[in-house]
Amino acid sequence: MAAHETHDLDSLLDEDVLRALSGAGAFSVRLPNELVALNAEVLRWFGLFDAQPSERKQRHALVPDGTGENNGWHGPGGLSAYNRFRDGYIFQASEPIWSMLDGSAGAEFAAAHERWRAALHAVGHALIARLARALEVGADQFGPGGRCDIAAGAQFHLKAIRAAASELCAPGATGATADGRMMTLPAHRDPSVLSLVVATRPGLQLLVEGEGRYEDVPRCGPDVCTVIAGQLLTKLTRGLVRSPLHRVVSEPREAVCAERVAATFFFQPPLDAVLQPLESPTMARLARLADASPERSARAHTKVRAGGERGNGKPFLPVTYREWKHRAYSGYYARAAASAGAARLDSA
Ligand SMILES: O=C(O)CCC(=O)C(=O)O
Ligand SMILES: [Fe+2]
Repeated sequence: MAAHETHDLDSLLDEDVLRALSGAGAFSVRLPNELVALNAEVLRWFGLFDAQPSERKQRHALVPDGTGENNGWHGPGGLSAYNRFRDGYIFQASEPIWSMLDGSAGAEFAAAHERWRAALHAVGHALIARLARALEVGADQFGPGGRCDIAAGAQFHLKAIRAAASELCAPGATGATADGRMMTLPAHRDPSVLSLVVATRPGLQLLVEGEGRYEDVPRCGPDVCTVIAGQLLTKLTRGLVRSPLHRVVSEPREAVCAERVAATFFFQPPLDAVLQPLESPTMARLARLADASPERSARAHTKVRAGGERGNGKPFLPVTYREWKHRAYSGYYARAAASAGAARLDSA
């Protein structure tokens, strides 16, 4: 299995993106100074929001409506089981960011997040354009205003992971890793085209396929961003791109595990985009390569990967993103609807 690569965003080549995403399914990029500054700024705003008492945060609570498209804050355990140890806020690509702090700070909070979101959308567009060029499948479809514009249905999450050590280590607690750390975000694949993660502390791990073990993503901080391929990209490329299983682990300290903040962008197309496998002579050549030399080809893994046409034998027929999302999120919808019901009962 290919090792996790780290590149400079400015000098990343089309082939680098193809190699990394069809190998490990993820890689990290060192960011230019202006992006580092925007990350640091938005993490500082998150800290200011986060430091408020939870009654204040509650005023900005999201109201789940079952569509999976939410804006606003949720407390620990909100929305889905994935948030057992996480709280923070979510915004959709097309929605204005709320002024979530009192006074003039509210407007600055919103403006800083909007600048940051625009800059990260540009990074997502640049990355998918590189992959599309390497596959010769036409980059414009994924770009701004394209029929499969990956920022059109995007959302970002800014969330803190924290847990009392007593809860992590309670008798019967599941999720201890071999080295004594605890799983604070269970293993999953992202239901996105691409995801970008900026995290303040280590803890993100990727499954090393074929070896059954997880490996730490080597770098974190506002100067680096981890790029993870999502299940949609695996589908669109018929399994040439891998969407790796990943999780987050935390070290229990004396009383609480060290708090970790992560900003995650999930890039997703517009709801009415028709998704179908990408076709090109290059795609066909790479597929033949993968099929012909499973042991030697770096892309041999694609044959056994879940989620692609090669992976599970199920053809990926044209489908709208709306339909795909509905299926992918169905379990999530049920949990979101249940928590919405509870919130309404509480406030009645
Ligand atoms: O917190 C992280 O590093 C990753 C978060 C993640 O994988 C997710 O929210 O899907
Ligand atoms: Fe994820």
